[in-house]
Amino acid sequence: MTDLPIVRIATRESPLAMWQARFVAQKLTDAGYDTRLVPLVSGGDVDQRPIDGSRSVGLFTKRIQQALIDDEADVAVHSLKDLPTEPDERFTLAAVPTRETVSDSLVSPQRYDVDTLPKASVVGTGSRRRMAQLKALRNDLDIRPIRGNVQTRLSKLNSGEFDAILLAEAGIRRLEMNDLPRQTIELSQMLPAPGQGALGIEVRAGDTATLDAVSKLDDPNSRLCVTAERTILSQLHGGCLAPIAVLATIVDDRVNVHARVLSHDGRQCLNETGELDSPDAESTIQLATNIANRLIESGAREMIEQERSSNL
Ligand SMILES: NCc1[nH]cc(CCC(=O)O)c1CC(=O)O
Repeated sequence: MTDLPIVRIATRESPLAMWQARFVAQKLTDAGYDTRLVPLVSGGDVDQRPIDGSRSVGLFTKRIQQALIDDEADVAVHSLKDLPTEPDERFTLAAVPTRETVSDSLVSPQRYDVDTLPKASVVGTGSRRRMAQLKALRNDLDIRPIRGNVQTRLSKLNSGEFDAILLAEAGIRRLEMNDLPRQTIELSQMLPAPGQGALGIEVRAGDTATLDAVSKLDDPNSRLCVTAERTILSQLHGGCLAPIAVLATIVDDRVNVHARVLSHDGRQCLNETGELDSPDAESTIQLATNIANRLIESGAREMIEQERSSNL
């Protein structure tokens, strides 16, 4: 028997989501809490149709949040890049744990990198951001949509349907697929999605007991970086599907932010950067806002709107 209540952790059933939930459970166990996993099926995992704008927002995260509202669970574990930026007063982002690597990887049996992929190779990605950046680098490639969780995508690669696929390196590492033949793509060639490689852990607003437990998992630098990235995404009215790439990093108490907006064919590409010493939440949000405003002045919102209405 224990005086502390059991912390119930909601998760999707995909292997990556289960890994993330177990990771949080282990950290809470280390801190002396009893935990229980509450696995849930979400629309995003079952639906194999190509993602379009109308069904996309919160596809992966809403079902898990619902479990908090229904008091089936106390903690929602999300991949932060899948969590919509619109604030929701019913929840508190209690922790952003130390971020995994932010890079994307090109997965192929031949370990091709972006430059050695044979001409006209068929490359699978479900992300407009990856598609647009790859097109900008290699206009000859045949980039096609691919859906499903990491395992499903790899089976489509192995069956020969694709010559290569793009995946977040963070997911590959979490799933301990260290032998997967791949090349990490240079960040100068491909910037990640806002929040890529980071987890976001939500609790019910006002649930101070769970907040106390989960906030121990927060890494202030990781939180600051994803705050900058998500601020830019939110101010561009991007949503999770827009071809927007942002990376914030902190080195020696200096934050560096690089944001990129592309057309889907990669022909138009806007870049803005900024840096700041001794960043705190307020000054970092201001820096991100300035970068977003410069992108907007260069026509970013019109580009994003055009991409939203275009069929790929
Ligand atoms: N959209 C699915 C998703 N959400 C988070 C990750 C990877 C892990 C991460 O970025 O935190 C993935 C798979 C992928 O993009 O390859």
